[in-house]
Amino acid sequence: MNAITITDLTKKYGELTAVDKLNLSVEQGELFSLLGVNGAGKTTTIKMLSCLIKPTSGDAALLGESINRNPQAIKRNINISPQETAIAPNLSVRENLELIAGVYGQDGKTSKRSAEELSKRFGLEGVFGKRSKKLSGGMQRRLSIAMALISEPKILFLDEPTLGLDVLARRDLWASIKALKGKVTIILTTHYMEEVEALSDRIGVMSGGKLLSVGTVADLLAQTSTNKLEDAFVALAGGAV
Ligand SMILES: Nc1ncnc2c1ncn2[C@@H]1O[C@H](COP(=O)(O)OP(=O)(O)OP(=O)(O)O)[C@@H](O)[C@H]1O
Repeated sequence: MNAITITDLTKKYGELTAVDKLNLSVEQGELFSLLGVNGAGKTTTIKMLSCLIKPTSGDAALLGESINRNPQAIKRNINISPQETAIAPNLSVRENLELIAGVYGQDGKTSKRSAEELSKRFGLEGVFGKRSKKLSGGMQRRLSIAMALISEPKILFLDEPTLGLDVLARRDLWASIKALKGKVTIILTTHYMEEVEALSDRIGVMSGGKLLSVGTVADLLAQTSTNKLEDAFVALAGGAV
């Protein structure tokens, strides 16, 4: 069954068409990466799918519910780790996790257990009592994803999860994301080709609000007659194919 079915999804800001008649299906448990240059429409797509903004036209069904007709039902099944992390800087790791657990209706005891369990899964036990603003960028990103998982979403949106991280922190985070594969449907945006290759089942290349191509890494290489994903991306996004 498809986790996400997108039909002619469009977002206009005045004269600008940020997302232009997007059509796409994503299977349950799939990790789908959206690749595109700055301004291609990736974040706008994620914001519409996670019901943060309304489409101008078109629709998407997430686990069978329409983003136009039933955003409340969708919000129970999804979560997002946004580009600008959702962490409260003056709260500790534990307090951030427990706060979010409380927002999702968990009682004190369950919140405590969720916070401990997620901090273990994301290697945050060593900084559990530390104020979040004092964490490294990599640790903050991990906390942001751990917070997004508190509600046990079936679909998770990761908007540039490793932006600005060093190579080691990025690889650590990849391991955490890989551990979610197959269990949670993930839509990820990134500018890092290596990240796409390491994590994705399939990739969509966006430019000017349009989805230019969808497939596995091998599909995109074959389509562009290239042998590196970066070359395939340049060929697609640059309009050579
Ligand atoms: N609230 C807004 N009002 C007006 N224009 C907007 C708004 N949000 C986004 N845009 C425009 O829509 C287009 C798509 O932006 P979007 O943020 O979706 O791109 P992106 O692919 O996520 O880029 P990046 O890789 O830089 O994050 C851009 O031209 C952007 O300037």
